[in-house]
Amino acid sequence: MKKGEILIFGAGSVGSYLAAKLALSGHNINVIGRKAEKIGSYLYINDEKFHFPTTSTNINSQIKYNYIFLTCKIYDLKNNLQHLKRWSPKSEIIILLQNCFFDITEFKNTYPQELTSILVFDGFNLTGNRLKHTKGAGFLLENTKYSERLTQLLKDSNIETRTTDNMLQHRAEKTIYNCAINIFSAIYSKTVRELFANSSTLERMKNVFYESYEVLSQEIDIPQDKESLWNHLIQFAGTLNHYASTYQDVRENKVTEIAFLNGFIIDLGRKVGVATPYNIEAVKIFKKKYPNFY
Ligand SMILES: NC(=O)C1=CN([C@@H]2O[C@H](COP(=O)(O)OP(=O)(O)OC[C@H]3O[C@@H](n4cnc5c(N)ncnc54)[C@H](OP(=O)(O)O)[C@@H]3O)[C@@H](O)[C@H]2O)C=CC1
Ligand SMILES: CC(C)(CO)C(=O)C(=O)O
Repeated sequence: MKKGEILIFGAGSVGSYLAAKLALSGHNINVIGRKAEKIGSYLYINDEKFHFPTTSTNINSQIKYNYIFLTCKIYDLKNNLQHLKRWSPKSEIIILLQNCFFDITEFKNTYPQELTSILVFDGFNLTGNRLKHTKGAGFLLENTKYSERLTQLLKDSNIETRTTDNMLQHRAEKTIYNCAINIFSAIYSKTVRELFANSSTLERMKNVFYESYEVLSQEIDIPQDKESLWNHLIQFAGTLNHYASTYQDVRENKVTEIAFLNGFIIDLGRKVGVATPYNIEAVKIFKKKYPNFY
């Protein structure tokens, strides 16, 4: 494949993985990210040593990027897109990797660059220059005119992907998964596997899961019923030895995405007339334990 210019913008746990892997196939990789800045020349992914590309603090507006991976948290997304619009208007494709339920057509109408998105079903946890990668259900790409190129780009770096014609539906399902997992990983300081192995946390997760399903299915057509979707979650995440990104955030004294997950479900529930007592209770416990990180 022709070597390209790639920017990983907002690099932390997920972004540093992409940066190190994409660098393997000889592309020019630029990295911007406060966590990535601390990595240095080598990143160890599950103890395997990878060269880590140089990081910078600003976008180089002289470069025409072929791909920009925007790997920041959802709450930084708008600002970072504005920044890209100002400093890198010539870039070809911007790829959004955020969790949470949002419709990227909102951004598509506002930003001049082509946007697409990828959903991440693996777990990543960066500490210093060590990254723990826990395999789940991999990377899911939106099927667009770019997906073939993107699939090849990632495949050349040994990252296997799948594609979907219905990203919004999968985004809704992933939001339901994250509502059931992330908040409890932070509340109980447990890995996903530990949450599933404990009957009382399992019950709480299932209640939040079903409730979030009831709310989101008012907005989006979700073909699977909630029982099958729950079984699917158990299949891909039941044994994940991974602290959810939300737990990683509270450990680092950082704001989490809970307002865009369970908080979003509570607000949408009000709008569509579906009660959300389990999400409300979970958020209450979360806020009590972490008053500054909602
Ligand atoms: N980690 C995981 O296992 C998974 C994460 N995801 C999703 O992927 C997305 C990214 O998650 P994750 O990698 O964990 O997040 P991280 O917080 O680890 O990484 C994002 C990094 O971007 C930095 N950043 C944001 N904007 C800028 C900027 N303008 N300039 C410099 N640095 C910037 C942040 O800085 P600072 O640290 O100061 O905030 C942070 O270091 C989230 O939406 C998450 O839900 C999805 C699946 C799995
Ligand atoms: C739980 C997990 C790994 C599911 O992919 C996730 O999305 C996260 O940690 O935020």
